[in-house]
Amino acid sequence: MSIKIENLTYVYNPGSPFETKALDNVNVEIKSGEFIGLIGHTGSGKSTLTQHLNGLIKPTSGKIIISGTDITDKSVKLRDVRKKVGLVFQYPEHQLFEETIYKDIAFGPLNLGLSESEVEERIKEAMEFVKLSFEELKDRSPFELSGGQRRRVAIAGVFAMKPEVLILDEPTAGLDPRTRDEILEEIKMLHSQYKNTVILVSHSMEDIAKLVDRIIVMHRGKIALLGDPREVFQQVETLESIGLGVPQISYLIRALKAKGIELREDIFTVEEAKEEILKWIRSNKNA
Ligand SMILES: Nc1ncnc2c1ncn2[C@@H]1O[C@H](COP(=O)(O)OP(=O)(O)OP(=O)(O)O)[C@@H](O)[C@H]1O
Repeated sequence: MSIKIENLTYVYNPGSPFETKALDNVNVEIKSGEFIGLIGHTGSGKSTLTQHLNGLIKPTSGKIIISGTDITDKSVKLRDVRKKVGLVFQYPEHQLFEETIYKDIAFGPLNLGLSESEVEERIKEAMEFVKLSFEELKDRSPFELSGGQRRRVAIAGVFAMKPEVLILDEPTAGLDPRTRDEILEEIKMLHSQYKNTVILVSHSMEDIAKLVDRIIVMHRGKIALLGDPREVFQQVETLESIGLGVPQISYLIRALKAKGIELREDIFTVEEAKEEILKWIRSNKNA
């Protein structure tokens, strides 16, 4: 599903002393099947933007057109929007409430009106995606699990709805590095398999650099940068001026350049850097 955001502005508490313009005339188009990384400092407007996409927040002004339908239009039923646009909130495990993992994951698919057997299939598939054993865990309480496993149950609940647009707001916040990498990999696999449109909100450039087609950088309610990761990471000055670092590897490439070692500047993974450095060593040995 494609998403077109037109002149989107949102003001919290308008007219009060606490008035905050969280989004300021945002315009962006996301193609169907794109994997987008949404990045920005705390308070830059990321959550406010994503919450507009499933109708949780109504714009102060502007439009959100999903697959040709303006979801801000009064005639559009939000129930229908939420069937297609799945949102994984920050710390989603805080919203687990059923007594078993099965029931928790079943909640969304049951609301879609699927039969019991279809729901069970969806649960099995979603649990497989997030690497939780269906047989071992289905009847256990989510509260007996570790923090990382609870996060996986919460994510599986949204995966099980097979949303055409999947939005994940900081899905790896507060997790250990290994669980973080695994969950990001699972999201990537889901996207490769279903070709759904994915928007992944993150504070971390490193986390999203390897995964996404394009990055949107937000700053003070506006889009500060938009492009593929290579384009965005080359804007080191702009990123630093808004308080966001580039991946550590970009700094290494710059430091090597200062020492006369010229490598491609659009490298942002350790693997690519290793390859380029080895190439440079080989060509300089032969020189
Ligand atoms: N419920 C609210 N009431 C009033 N102001 C709010 C509310 N939620 C967010 N804001 C303000 O709106 C602005 C954007 O906040 P938002 O939560 O969208 O940013 P964010 O980029 O998602 O931040 P974080 O990375 O910390 O989640 C901030 O100035 C924030 O203080």
